[in-house]
Amino acid sequence: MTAGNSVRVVAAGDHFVLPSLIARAVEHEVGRADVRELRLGWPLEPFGPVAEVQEASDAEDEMIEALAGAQVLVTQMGPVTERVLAACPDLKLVVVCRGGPVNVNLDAAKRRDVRVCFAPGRNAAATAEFTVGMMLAALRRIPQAHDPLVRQGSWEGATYYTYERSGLELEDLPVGLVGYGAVGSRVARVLCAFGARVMVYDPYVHGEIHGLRVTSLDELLRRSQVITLHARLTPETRGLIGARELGLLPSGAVVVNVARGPLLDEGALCDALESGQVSAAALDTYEREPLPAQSRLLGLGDRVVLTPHLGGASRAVAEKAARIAAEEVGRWVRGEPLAHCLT
Ligand SMILES: NC(=O)C1=CN([C@@H]2O[C@H](COP(=O)(O)OP(=O)(O)OC[C@H]3O[C@@H](n4cnc5c(N)ncnc54)[C@H](O)[C@@H]3O)[C@@H](O)[C@H]2O)C=CC1
Ligand SMILES: O=C(O)C(=O)COP(=O)(O)O
Repeated sequence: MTAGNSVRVVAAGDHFVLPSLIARAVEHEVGRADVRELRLGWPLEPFGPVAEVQEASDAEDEMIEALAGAQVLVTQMGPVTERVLAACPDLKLVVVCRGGPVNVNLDAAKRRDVRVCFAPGRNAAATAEFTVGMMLAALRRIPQAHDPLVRQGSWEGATYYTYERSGLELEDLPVGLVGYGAVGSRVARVLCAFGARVMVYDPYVHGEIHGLRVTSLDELLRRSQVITLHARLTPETRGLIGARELGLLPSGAVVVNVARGPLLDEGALCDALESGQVSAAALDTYEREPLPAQSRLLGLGDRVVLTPHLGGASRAVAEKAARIAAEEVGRWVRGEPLAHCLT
């Protein structure tokens, strides 16, 4: 941008990222910023890709109107489609406050020389902590004990927690991590603190990592009493864990998925839960979201702990996202190399 001018920024928060937080972070970072806060007033599928945004939608119209004259857009889910980019020739930088700029048409942005950045890792701590919570919930049957036993004035804990039902502790337990990125590496750190025997499979991570055992997927599956998935969903990882893979686990293993539903063949998981090959599953993400009412998972009683895709949602995430995005805007304003730019 031209030195001396004030940069015009639209801070478009929605769902989870607050426009006021973005605006404050950008003003703090840049100083000479004219920030317009925009609370997007339309519901979008929470983590849906841009393909799910209807062309010529109200959302696009709202974006186009708000972006008039702006050079920078900071957004979480606002659709930055071909039409929006064509209608906003002043726009030079788009920063998406999430793990990937899935709501931006990257090809269209490249053609117009618009830089597109994102905010990796903003929810890694939240997701890692939630994962360990889900693991403990499944291993120790915490949700099952909560309501029926105490809230209803009953004290059947002694009979509920028989030897067979009392569950496993993490200390000394072999736990396999599939994926060792921002979330997986944090989960590993916490599990090590519990004394779990942590193994890792990640084809893009080589050599010894932090003293952890790195294995092939099959070896990890054969040895793990618990597996937890932390790969990104790509064509390569879709269906990574199916019937064959679940069959390699020791009988009665536990499966945790706080990553993406389609990493796991849900039908095969239900079969494995029904047969006892898998004794429990803790899931935050599903093949289809929201989970359909006829999902087999809902018929599996207390063998499953199910949460509605909220592993990455903590209060701190909105602030971290705003800060990471604002730092990127600051680099752009100062003409420095951008940290997480895809165009
Ligand atoms: N439930 C929730 O609310 C949230 C879910 N997530 C999901 O958690 C997962 C992990 O996120 P991050 O750690 O931020 O991603 P990341 O990109 O930092 O790490 C992903 C890791 O997966 C590895 N990987 C790639 N192909 C693989 C394969 N074939 N097998 C095993 N590993 C493979 C990569 O090398 C990388 O180390 C993603 O699926 C993400 O979408 C992230 C945040 C919140
Ligand atoms: O990954 C999730 O599930 C989230 O909570 C947010 O996703 P994102 O990293 O913003 O694409």
